[in-house]
Amino acid sequence: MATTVLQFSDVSVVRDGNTILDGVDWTVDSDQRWVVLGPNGAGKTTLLQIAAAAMHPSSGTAEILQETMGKVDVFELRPMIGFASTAMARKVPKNETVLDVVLTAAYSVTGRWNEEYEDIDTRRAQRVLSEWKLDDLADRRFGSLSDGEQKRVQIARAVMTDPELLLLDEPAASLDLGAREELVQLLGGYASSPAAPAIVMVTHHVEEIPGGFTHAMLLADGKVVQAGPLDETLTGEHLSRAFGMGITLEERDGRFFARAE
Ligand SMILES: Nc1ncnc2c1ncn2[C@@H]1O[C@H](COP(=O)(O)OP(=O)(O)OP(=O)(O)O)[C@@H](O)[C@H]1O
Repeated sequence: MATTVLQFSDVSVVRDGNTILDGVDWTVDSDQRWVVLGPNGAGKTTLLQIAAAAMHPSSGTAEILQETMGKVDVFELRPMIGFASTAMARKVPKNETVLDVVLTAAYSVTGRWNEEYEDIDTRRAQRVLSEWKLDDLADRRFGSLSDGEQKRVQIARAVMTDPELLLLDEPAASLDLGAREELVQLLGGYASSPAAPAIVMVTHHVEEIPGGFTHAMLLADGKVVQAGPLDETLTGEHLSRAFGMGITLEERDGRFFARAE
């Protein structure tokens, strides 16, 4: 049975007098995979930061995995949340091997130090590497990988701990067409599995929405423009409102394509 993994009630974030998120109400269940879209500066990354228990709302309540932010030790919560972002990738030592980048997730650290790894962790890391088509790269240095390979390693690291909630901040940003399509396919396969956790993915492009995604939130100026099941939410009309320009949306074989009217 599905459980609620995120419950935001009237969440606002104010920084330096700027309202970055403004009265966001949002519920994410364990069997849902969400895409969050919106113009630059809409507040998407800030929304993910709260979902990751990395930031507190200025007002309102954020319940994450049924614990209320402000009333829970975030260090207990964070191991249950997988988070892949460019900011996380920057913390990974460039000379770390791919296997170690993924393996160290089991201990919530970046950079291998003196941890003793159990065989079971190593076996799981190898299985995760295989799922994300990285088995041939296990011994390569993270810094020597292509952008596309590095993105897959970030996601493999994020799923290594078998999280209850997976957060992806622009996983396909900066990828070439081939690498993007490979990632979208892998993500689609992962998202379609009933065993996958709840997923929230921030992206700038509807073309990057993988199959298996069920819900969408459109955010603009810190406010929810529209949110709900993907087929009802992702429409030309709603995208036009979120981006402040006429946008035509096409759907083909479960993938989306958008252009200005
Ligand atoms: N600590 C801060 N202090 C002041 N303003 C901030 C702070 N953090 C973010 N902002 C501002 O809040 C707004 C939302 O930022 P956020 O990164 O969440 O948006 P975004 O939708 O992810 O944007 P993008 O698509 O460009 O990545 C931006 O205008 C940003 O400059």
